[in-house]
Amino acid sequence: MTKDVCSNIGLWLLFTLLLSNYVVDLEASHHVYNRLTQSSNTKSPSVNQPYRTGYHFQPPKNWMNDPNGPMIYKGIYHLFYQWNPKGAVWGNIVWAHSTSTDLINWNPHPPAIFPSEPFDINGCWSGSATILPDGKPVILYTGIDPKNQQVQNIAEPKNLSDPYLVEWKKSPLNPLMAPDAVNGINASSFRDPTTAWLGHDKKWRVIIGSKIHRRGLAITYTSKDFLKWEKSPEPLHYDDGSGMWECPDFFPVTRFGSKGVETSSFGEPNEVLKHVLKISLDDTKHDYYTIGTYDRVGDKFIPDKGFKMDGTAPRYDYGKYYASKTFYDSAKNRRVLWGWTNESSSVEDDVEKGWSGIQTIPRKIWLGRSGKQLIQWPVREVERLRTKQVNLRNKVLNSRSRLEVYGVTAAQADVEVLFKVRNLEKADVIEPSWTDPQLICSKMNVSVKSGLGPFGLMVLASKNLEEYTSVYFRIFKAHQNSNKYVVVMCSDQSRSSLEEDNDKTTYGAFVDIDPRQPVSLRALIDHSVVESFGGRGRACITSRVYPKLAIGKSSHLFAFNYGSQSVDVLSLSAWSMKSAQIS
Ligand SMILES: OC[C@H]1O[C@@](CO)(OC[C@@]2(O[C@H]3O[C@H](CO)[C@@H](O)[C@H](O)[C@H]3O)O[C@H](CO)[C@@H](O)[C@@H]2O)[C@@H](O)[C@@H]1O
Repeated sequence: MTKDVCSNIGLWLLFTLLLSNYVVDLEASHHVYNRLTQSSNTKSPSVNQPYRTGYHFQPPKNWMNDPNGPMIYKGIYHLFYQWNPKGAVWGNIVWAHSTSTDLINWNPHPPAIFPSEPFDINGCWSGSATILPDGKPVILYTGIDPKNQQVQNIAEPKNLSDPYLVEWKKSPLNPLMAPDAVNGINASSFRDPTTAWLGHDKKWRVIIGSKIHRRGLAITYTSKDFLKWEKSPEPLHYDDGSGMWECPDFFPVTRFGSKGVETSSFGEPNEVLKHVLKISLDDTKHDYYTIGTYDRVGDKFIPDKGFKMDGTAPRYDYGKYYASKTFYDSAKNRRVLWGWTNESSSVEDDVEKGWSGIQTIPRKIWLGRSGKQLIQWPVREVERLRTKQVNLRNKVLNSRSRLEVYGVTAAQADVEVLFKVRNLEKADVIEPSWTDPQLICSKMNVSVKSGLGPFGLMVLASKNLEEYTSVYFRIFKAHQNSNKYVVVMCSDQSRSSLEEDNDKTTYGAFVDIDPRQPVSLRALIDHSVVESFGGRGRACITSRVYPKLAIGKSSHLFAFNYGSQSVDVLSLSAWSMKSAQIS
């Protein structure tokens, strides 16, 4: 925490005292929630649930979407999330709540925030937590009022000595920010406040996602006391044409190194900071980020050259991944990213299985050495679930060959592999028009042989390969006679299940690596989710699959090479993964 932040503690103690005199006691409202859940006709998950995850976070039942207000308080990690207490489809949204000491094993608590007052009676939508300078957490969230207008509210813990922060109370001053005729805010597109940060003038800032016509924007509000908020005349940033910006996130990263930076920090002396703006584009349902500079005086975000905050910006994840949110983990001095992955199955199947939505494994996130891209890696704590390990070293994968990895629970595994590509001169030249990696991957599916590739992993595969999900690379020359290469990573779900109804879209990403060096791939496999990390976290692809045959013990794992040239597996380590304690 910076000196600037610390100097405000006195002010905050005073403010906290004032605020605590003005809170709505919600104890009485818990019965409303109980009634809501008891009247539900939700189908409880049956024992036969092959697609429930073993170590990815998911609630015991029902619909889940965005991660909300992740934070650490008194050594306990908190995850709130958008949850429907009444069923496996979106609706009746409350803030469900779980806590953890390691970001992997979770204990559930009653929903922390649920509709109870006019300012949120039609829904408690996404928002973020801010740790105030005195250490007290507060939550800003979007409430849906009786006119279905989106407004911003504050909630604070009822008992600060409870590290689990089980009960929350809402301010009677709510809503703190609301659309009106003067501010001209679009009342149906004004949601998802970020973690707030302290500015150069000791005022708090927060941004809220919005749109006006086709202009997507991040509206800035400022406040001296966190209660009275004033809309800034100009947004932090905007883009004409990208549509609604949902779930914005705005945070500093250090230019060199992987340590995290607290959201209000101005950096250490001589430390260079950059800022990241992330938006979740409602139109495409993908999360995009831009690296740039934060002009603190003008309250403007200026993207670095080559970046534009729209659907052309880089993505956190090139598969299914949305409404993500980071928090600064003061215990481990890192920034941690949470993201929601929805189902690829039909709504009928979701209702049948009684649940929908998972959270990906939390990822440490930092700025890469180039300064041009973010790197993500599953938090180290997930490695504590690794049990039986299988290692392969220096194996040659000849053209059109496969290598089965025996001895691990292939349906619930963590795999890390290092490939070394031979004969780079045999790479095909990429077509100049091939600028969309997803298109390259779907046009050239896993059965299409090219100069170099496809090579990678086949996961959640049935014995005779009636079903498999392939995660693989192809390497192209950037131009004829060039020694520059383009590496494409694909996740092909087209053969993942004999079931016809699932969305089996193939995903693709460019990986900014030099293939003269070993090419790395890590896959977190967990029954119906495959989280893949190429080039040590330079490209991430998450997919959802629902095999009919390749389930449980009938699931297999292979390394493969279907390209025209041999590829070496320098090393492959695979671990069976224990289940996490989640519900
Ligand atoms: O739960 C509300 C929060 O979720 C967000 C971002 O995910 O907005 C979602 C949104 O609804 C659409 O997305 C749902 C899943 O996220 C989907 O199932 C639903 O059918 C969609 O309409 O919520 C509102 C109301 O529907 C819509 O405007 C959004 O796109 C986030 O922005 C909300 O705070």
